[in-house]
Amino acid sequence: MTDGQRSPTSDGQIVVSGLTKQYKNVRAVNNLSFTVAPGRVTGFLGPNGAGKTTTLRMLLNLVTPTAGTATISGRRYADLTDPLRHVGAILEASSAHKGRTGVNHLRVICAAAGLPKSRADEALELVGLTPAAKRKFKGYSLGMKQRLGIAAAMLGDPRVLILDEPANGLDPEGIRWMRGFLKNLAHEGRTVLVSSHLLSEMQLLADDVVIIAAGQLVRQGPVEQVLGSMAQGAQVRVRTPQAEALTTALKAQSATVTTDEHGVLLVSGVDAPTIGKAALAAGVELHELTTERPDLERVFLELTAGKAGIR
Ligand SMILES: Nc1ncnc2c1ncn2[C@@H]1O[C@H](COP(=O)(O)OP(=O)(O)OP(=O)(O)O)[C@@H](O)[C@H]1O
Repeated sequence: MTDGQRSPTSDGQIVVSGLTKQYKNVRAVNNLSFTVAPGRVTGFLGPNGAGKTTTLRMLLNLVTPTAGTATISGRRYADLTDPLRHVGAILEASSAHKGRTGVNHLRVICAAAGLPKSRADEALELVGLTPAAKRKFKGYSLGMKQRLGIAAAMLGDPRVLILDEPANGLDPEGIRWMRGFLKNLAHEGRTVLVSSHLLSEMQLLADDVVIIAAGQLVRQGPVEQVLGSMAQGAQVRVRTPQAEALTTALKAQSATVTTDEHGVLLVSGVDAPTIGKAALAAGVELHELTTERPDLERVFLELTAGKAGIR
């Protein structure tokens, strides 16, 4: 199939199907299936050793699967006619010849990939590195190296981006920049698949998540749906000097009430207005009433509990 004949429905879509990788003693990835849609940022999450990097490496034809397939726009990476123009990837912190300038590093890649060298300047501009274009790589900070890696991934103006831990080593400003940059790429209709350990960051960045543990799929879907599917649901934090009286009143309404180590009541099964009304009716004084939605970190820990990542 040529680019012109590509099926519009599969364009930019990543499909992982029954993917398995058996190393000598470890089944790093075990019958894994998921899809990644264009126009969205998808967070690829899992504890250490869950199989994320192995999966991404199989997607990019750097590791041969034991079984199953991984395709991008309906084709295996190895079968893409012009892979750099289709897929941009960063699998580890960017490395370059120490004495080479940022712009020359990118020009070397352009030359090898048959891309015009003007793309090097455009990609540097895209990641905000133009002021450092002529500085040598050895003088780059970790954050600048990460940006250079992204610039390299963007050289072919790819419609699919695959990034393994791109926020590693970035300071808060760098992380905020990365978030805006990746969201914008998705907004342009590109497919953005990002693995990360930074769950709070993923909650801000990702539209969808794919969560794996011990090489297997645990959950996939839109972030909101995954958060909403948790049995625990929202809980309300309540501080009161009359905890016992309020607990009795809430239990009468079938609420579940537990107490944390600071004596704060954690209430589920009823919402904040219901708790406020019950407190008023019981003559109980309230010092705090806060609804806490489950966050990705809590959900992740709950979903992956007992599925030790390190194998
Ligand atoms: N080349 C290899 N040979 C043998 N075992 C390997 C190889 N590569 C990975 N593994 C094992 O496969 C499992 C999955 O590793 P992988 O690096 O894919 O996990 P990960 O989710 O990316 O982890 P982390 O978050 O720690 O980077 C681990 O148990 C790892 O030790």
